[in-house]
Amino acid sequence: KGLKGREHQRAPQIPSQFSPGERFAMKEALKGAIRIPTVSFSPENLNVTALAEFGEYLRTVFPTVFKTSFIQHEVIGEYSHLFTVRGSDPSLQPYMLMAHSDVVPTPEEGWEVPPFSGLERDGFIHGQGTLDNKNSLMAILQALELLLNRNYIPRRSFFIALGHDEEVSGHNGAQKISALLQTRGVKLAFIVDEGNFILDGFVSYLKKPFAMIAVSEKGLINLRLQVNMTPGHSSAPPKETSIGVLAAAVSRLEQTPMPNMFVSGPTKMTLQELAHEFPFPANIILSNLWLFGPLVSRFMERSYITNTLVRTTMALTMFNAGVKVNVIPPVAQAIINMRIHPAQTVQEVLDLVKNIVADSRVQFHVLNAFDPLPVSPSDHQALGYQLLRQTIQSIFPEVSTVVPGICIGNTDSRHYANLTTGIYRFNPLYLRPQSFRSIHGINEKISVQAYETQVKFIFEFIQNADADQEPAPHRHEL
Ligand SMILES: CCCCCCCC/C=C\CCCCCCCC(=O)N[C@@H](CCCCN)C(=O)O
Ligand SMILES: [Zn+2]
Ligand SMILES: [Zn+2]
Repeated sequence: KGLKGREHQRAPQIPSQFSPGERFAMKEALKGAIRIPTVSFSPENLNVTALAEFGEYLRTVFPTVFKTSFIQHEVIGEYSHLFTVRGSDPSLQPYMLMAHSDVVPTPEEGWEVPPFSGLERDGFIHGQGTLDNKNSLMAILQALELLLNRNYIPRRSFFIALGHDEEVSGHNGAQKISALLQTRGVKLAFIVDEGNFILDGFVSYLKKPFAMIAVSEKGLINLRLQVNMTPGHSSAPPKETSIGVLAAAVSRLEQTPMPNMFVSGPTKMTLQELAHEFPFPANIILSNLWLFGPLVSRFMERSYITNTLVRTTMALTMFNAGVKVNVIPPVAQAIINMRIHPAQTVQEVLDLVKNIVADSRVQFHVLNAFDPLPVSPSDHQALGYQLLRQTIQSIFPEVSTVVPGICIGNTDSRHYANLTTGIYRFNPLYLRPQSFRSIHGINEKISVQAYETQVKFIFEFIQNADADQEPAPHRHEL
């Protein structure tokens, strides 16, 4: 359904104000979720006991969600959850909110507090999953629970899809939910999943935080390189071993970055829309990328984080070889994890890798791969993007700029590309470089205030999505 005039703009009917008792209950609910160790080790090895316990836990903390007559709850792939919230106006196309319940394994050592303690200290809730991604999962259900307790009935239908194996592929969770919705003929107006944040301190010269909504997501190749050689006695070694040949090959790859794709990717759009936030002369340079594109693309390469936005990256993540100290190794294997820039494809990257290695003794085996996700619209007609922008402006009035960008990691939302062209990856939270490093690292934590704000954001977002027209005009149009 098309968007209508701005004069029909509807503000949220129910104010996002919560009582002290509700605020206490919401943080306690998140702590309880963190305490359940829903770790995904591999697609075959998930902590299923914890996942089952997590499902039961959701029922106890969000009783209204589970007993409301216009909400259907289904368990998919044994541990994922799909909620269908039926709105009062079937003419409005439904949307979907997403999150996941599993977390990556983490060492016990190095943490300020144990990773599954859910302890509150100095205004922060600590633990694995506080940013990735139990915060979103709990905040979505919490916001819905609070709305229902205020007798809210949505106009626009929506789905809540909560995967249980995002960290290891999403094949049993998101992929099955997507297949089920497809059999039901569902088409979605848009999806909101985890992904980018309100970024603070990632770009030098940029003193103010800005919100970056990911409109695309990098592709992936997990590539195994292997060299086989005849084993033998190490006292009479050949000139080269499988280890030496493979080490030289991966070293060539590390020394030869993939091409800089800045001029053809969505990051150009990100910087153009961000230009006015920069001081002189960077603002002029970024407003004239037709001229300064090559200069800016070189500048982006200088930090390892901004470098991810301009090219396909390669990380050598595993290396195995050798059987005994005095045996010439028969096999050497390395695994390279590649994140494909939206302007390239799996095939193009594989061809480049083979050309760089240029050694017929090295065999290549693609373990898994997919192309980058298409770029979702971010124009004035893009309902999902504009609703996010509108809600950001309401909840974070100090954030004056919202820009489209790319997500450097992968999300479960990629499994739903058959249901919508509008996939937006955004967490309504501030992220600083230090907290970025805690995701999949150690000492992950969220402030109680940030979590409350996330609940508030979703509480307003759900109401904003009931509008059938274009959200408020951008306050900072160029
Ligand atoms: C000019 C702007 C500078 C911006 C700098 C970008 C900062 C990046 C901010 C946030 C990125 C966080 C990415 C979070 C999503 C990652 C989700 C994730 O870890 N997914 C896994 C999935 C694994 C699936 C199994 N194959 C992954 O990608 O490894
Ligand atoms: Zn995640
Ligand atoms: Zn993750």
